[in-house]
Amino acid sequence: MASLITAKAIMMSHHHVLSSTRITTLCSDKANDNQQRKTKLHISHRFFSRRTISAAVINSASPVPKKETVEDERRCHVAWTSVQQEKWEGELTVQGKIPTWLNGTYLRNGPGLWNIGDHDFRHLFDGYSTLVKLEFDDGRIFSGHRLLESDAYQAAKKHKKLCYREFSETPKPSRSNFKNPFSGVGEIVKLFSGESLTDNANTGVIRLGDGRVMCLTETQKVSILVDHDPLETIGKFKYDDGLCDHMIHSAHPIVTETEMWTLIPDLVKPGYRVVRMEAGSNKREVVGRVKCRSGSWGPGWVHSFAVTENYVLIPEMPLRYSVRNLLRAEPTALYKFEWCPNDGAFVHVMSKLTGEIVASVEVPAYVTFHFINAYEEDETGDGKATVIIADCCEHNADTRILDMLRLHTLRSSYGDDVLPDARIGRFRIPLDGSKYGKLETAVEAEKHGRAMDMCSINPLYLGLKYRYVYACGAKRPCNFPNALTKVDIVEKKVKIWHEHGIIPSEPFFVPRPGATHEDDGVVISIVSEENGGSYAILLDGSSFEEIARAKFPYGLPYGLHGCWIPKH
Ligand SMILES: CC(=O)/C=C/C=C(C)/C=C/C1=C(C)CCCC1(C)C
Ligand SMILES: CC(/C=C/C=O)=C\C=C\C=O
Ligand SMILES: [Fe+2]
Repeated sequence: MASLITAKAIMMSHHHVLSSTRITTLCSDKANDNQQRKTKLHISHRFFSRRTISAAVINSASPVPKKETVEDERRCHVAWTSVQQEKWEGELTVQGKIPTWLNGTYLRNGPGLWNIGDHDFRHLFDGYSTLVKLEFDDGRIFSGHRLLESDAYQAAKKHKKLCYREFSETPKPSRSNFKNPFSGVGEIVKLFSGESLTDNANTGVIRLGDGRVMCLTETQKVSILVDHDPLETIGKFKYDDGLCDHMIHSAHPIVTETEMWTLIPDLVKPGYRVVRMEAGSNKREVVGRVKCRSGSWGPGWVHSFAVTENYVLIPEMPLRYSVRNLLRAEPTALYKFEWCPNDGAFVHVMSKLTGEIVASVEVPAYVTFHFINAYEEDETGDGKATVIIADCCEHNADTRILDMLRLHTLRSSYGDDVLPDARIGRFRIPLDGSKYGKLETAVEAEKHGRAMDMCSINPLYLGLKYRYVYACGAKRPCNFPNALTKVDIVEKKVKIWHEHGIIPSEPFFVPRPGATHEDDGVVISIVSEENGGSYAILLDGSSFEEIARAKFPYGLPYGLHGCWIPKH
């Protein structure tokens, strides 16, 4: 028996890609062309649990049925509900007017499938990568989503169980290994060789200077190349440099038209390699190495970092990788990490040119996933940088945010005001050999609802003095950022865009070609709605007012980061 949802409103065809709306059932390997041509979504029982199937009905853009029980009242928001089909493509009906200069594709990555059979994943970051695209073409939007064909996802489909280590999930040992006293050693080897690690590249998607589009996460054994038109997995991106012996890298490389910078933490001799890759190459070169200053066993977690024109900033957070926690089958509240505030918090600054460390300062304890931007400032006016300013989405040195992203918490606390406070944390790092740096609040956090994450800036201001931050903020009460914000960090003013019951993903800024103002452009976000629907929203980068929206014929879950692929 299969549940059916009618995909409404999407009958128009994409002139060069589609002859009709294309829908493919998740894991329905027998789905034939005939089935694909029907504008209906078949939900297969072979892979999805019954719970998911009932959620599928909620996922359609129909009103939520009458609430009867407490559990119903706390109905799972579509933001935390797995996608119901492996792929879909079609044209969206646009309300409002898309600027004629906006031609290209916004591609968003994120975990969108959180169960295999009857097994529900634990954490937001565990889900299988799901790409969503919005192709802007002369005022029209052609859209779609698709599960990324990583080895981890393909193995899960085939064996109907978890086969690789995800962020918080570890595959169960096989029966034969259960009683084997040496199996623990085998597991350690498989972990450190990367064999058991996931390649589920569910975090970021970047467009390299040479045009290749790559999905990635924090495990670096492999990243995955994708095409956006049609949306599909092309194959593996393998680095050609031997640096993959190290299990992990930052999930957010910094990419320009000519190069890519990233950090590779060293779990054995705590420190970080700073590496650079030329556009067109698969070979990263080590520019320099920095040793951790704290006495802890593991390096600080680096989800992201920052660059200025001449320097790379390497954060050393007190939230550190823990080899002990890495080896545990069941995660702690801090997952693979541990909190070591007594060992100090640091920021290191490396010259891009020489790889030398030009500053290494102790700073107040901090917790951040995302750096916003950094720049050099000449405070004496003699033409030489004296200080580096670096901004990040800072969670008030409170590690609870990591466990708040547990799916059960996100699903069950909807409507409760339980989101821990966050702010724009501004580091001041003197370049005169001082021992200490400062960390202050850039803009009063109350102005953006004490939530701050999933940020973007005008990419033309990367590493330069800048003024505007776009990010997710909050209209309290909430258990997750539920508003889009534009923060003017110079005037310390905040604009908020919010509608009741929404969970928007990262507001992504696209500059208008030829613009002379930093905020001249549009902001794109994909919004999951309380009634189970979802839509793409376009805000004016300057006024922060809505200029257009386009509804999807079904609900999309929350997603993480995106990139812009211009049309040539
Ligand atoms: C989605 C996101 O923001 C972060 C994802 C992080 C992942 C998938 C991390 C995975 C890891 C393992 C599978 C084992 C080694 C440690 C660690 C990098 C945390
Ligand atoms: C979604 C998120 C934090 C939200 C907190 O308010 C962090 C995501 C990190 C990974 O990319
Ligand atoms: Fe991230």
